[in-house]
Amino acid sequence: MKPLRFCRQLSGLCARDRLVEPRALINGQFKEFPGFDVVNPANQQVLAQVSDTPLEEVEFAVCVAARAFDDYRTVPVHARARILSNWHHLMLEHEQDLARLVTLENGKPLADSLGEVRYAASFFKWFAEEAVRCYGDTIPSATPSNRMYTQWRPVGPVGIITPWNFPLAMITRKLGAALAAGCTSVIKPAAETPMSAMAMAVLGVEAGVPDGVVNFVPVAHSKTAKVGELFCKSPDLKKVSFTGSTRVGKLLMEQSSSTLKRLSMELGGNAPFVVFEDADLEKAAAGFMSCKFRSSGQTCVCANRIFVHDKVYAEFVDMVADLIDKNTRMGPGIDPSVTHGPLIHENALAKVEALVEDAVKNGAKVVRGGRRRPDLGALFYDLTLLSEVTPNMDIFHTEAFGPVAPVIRFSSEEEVLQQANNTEVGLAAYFYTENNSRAWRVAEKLQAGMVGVNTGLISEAALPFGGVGESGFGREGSKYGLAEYSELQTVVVGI
Ligand SMILES: NC(=O)c1ccc[n+]([C@@H]2O[C@H](COP(=O)([O-])OP(=O)(O)OC[C@H]3O[C@@H](n4cnc5c(N)ncnc54)[C@H](O)[C@@H]3O)[C@@H](O)[C@H]2O)c1
Ligand SMILES: O=CCCC(=O)O
Repeated sequence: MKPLRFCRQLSGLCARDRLVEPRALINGQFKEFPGFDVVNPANQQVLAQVSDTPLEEVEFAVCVAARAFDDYRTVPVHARARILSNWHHLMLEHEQDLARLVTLENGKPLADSLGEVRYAASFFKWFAEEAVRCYGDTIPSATPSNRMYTQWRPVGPVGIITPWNFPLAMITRKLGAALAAGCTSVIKPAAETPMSAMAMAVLGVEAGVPDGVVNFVPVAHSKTAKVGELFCKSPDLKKVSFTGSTRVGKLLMEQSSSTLKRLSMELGGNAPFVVFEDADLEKAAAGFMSCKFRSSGQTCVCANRIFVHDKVYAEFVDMVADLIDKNTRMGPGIDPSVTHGPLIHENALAKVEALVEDAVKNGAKVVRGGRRRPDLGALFYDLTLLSEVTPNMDIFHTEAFGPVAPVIRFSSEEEVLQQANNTEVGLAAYFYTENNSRAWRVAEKLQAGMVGVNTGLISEAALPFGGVGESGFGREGSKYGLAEYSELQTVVVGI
């Protein structure tokens, strides 16, 4: 077997080179297999080769997680909390190295990557604290000689599948809850971003995760669907937790029917961002910039359709154009002065390009951007502001997952609510108003799992994260997150 290789960008990346780990982690052992290429989206150079875990080894990892569950389920919650707390501290201790890895393989700017490392680590802290508070109930029984109580039991071994856009945080949001609840796991990170995941694996071993309790199995794109099927159909895994597209979420749900598996589905979004005529426009424009363009538009809670009241439409569009001109700089994320990086791959870029072309063909106006930036690299697309967008355009109905902001006019609250809710995927929604009763009223009427009122940034560990409709089900983080990895057991005692 040829040894796995790294490019120069990775050597010397970390104070301790072993954070750059190309091997799978199964049963506490790092195992090397022939590798697949991980590419830097900023320049298309191969960063490293990472082990492409063979399917029989993925199956083995599932068996290992099932076997480890017998012991791990009995580990006292305080000990589980200590492991999570150690892992949290180790992530913060290595935050600069982790951030560089995220930037190199995902493309997001260093400041955003550092924010992600801290956000990701916060889920371990949160669930270390939640682990020791998973209370049950005592219930009065109708039978005088019976006593009843409930307790939370771990679901069992869990299969975890995560996307590339938050290569650390989408893992920790699931894994933190799973470990706290007493579940073991097998994690398949996205093929675009396995290096960040494997760096976490290294820190997990150091944090004291017992052998076999957390297994990481990176695989190349070509094997991804097979691993998904294996997870869903395995009788040993009692739950699959997935973050990614609605298309793949539906497929996994179908495949899980034979085992009636517990599922958590964090899927696509199509967030409305509404600016009412009574909004504080400066606040709205600033909130919009981070809500829409964070990670070059590649977050599931990014604003996707921007509704602006007729009376403030022109002013708001001008303000945003001005902020794009003055406050943004596109380029390779590893340059600390860069605010916006490339898209993840050519498909993502082609999708954005097609949406812009369709909108322009149907009457939208390009206020800023609207083109590729080959001068910066093959995967760069300008931050793009489109005005006069209407519901007959593809972009109105499609999650762009890229740096394009379609701005739509509206003239009444009733009309905008109808349009904002005109989507199958209700993940996040945002609106700006200075009218207090409107704030309460509109928040209640928006069909979305999460609503931001006068803010464009909502994410934190304490937030119950999740959507409605085809955006999936289940809530991650928050005081509800632990229940997703637990079963409520009732005990009846005859006395
Ligand atoms: N709701 C959330 O919390 C959330 C968070 C991040 C991203 N997302 C969504 O994810 C999408 C963007 O990510 P993407 O395009 O990489 O999603 P994707 O569904 O293509 O990929 C996500 C993960 O699923 C894996 N995968 C792909 N096909 C699979 C299959 N057939 N079986 C099993 N696994 C498979 C990928 O390797 C990756 O690990 C967007 O729709 C975005 O809104 C949602
Ligand atoms: O992209 C999805 C997750 C984004 C977040 O947690 O804020």
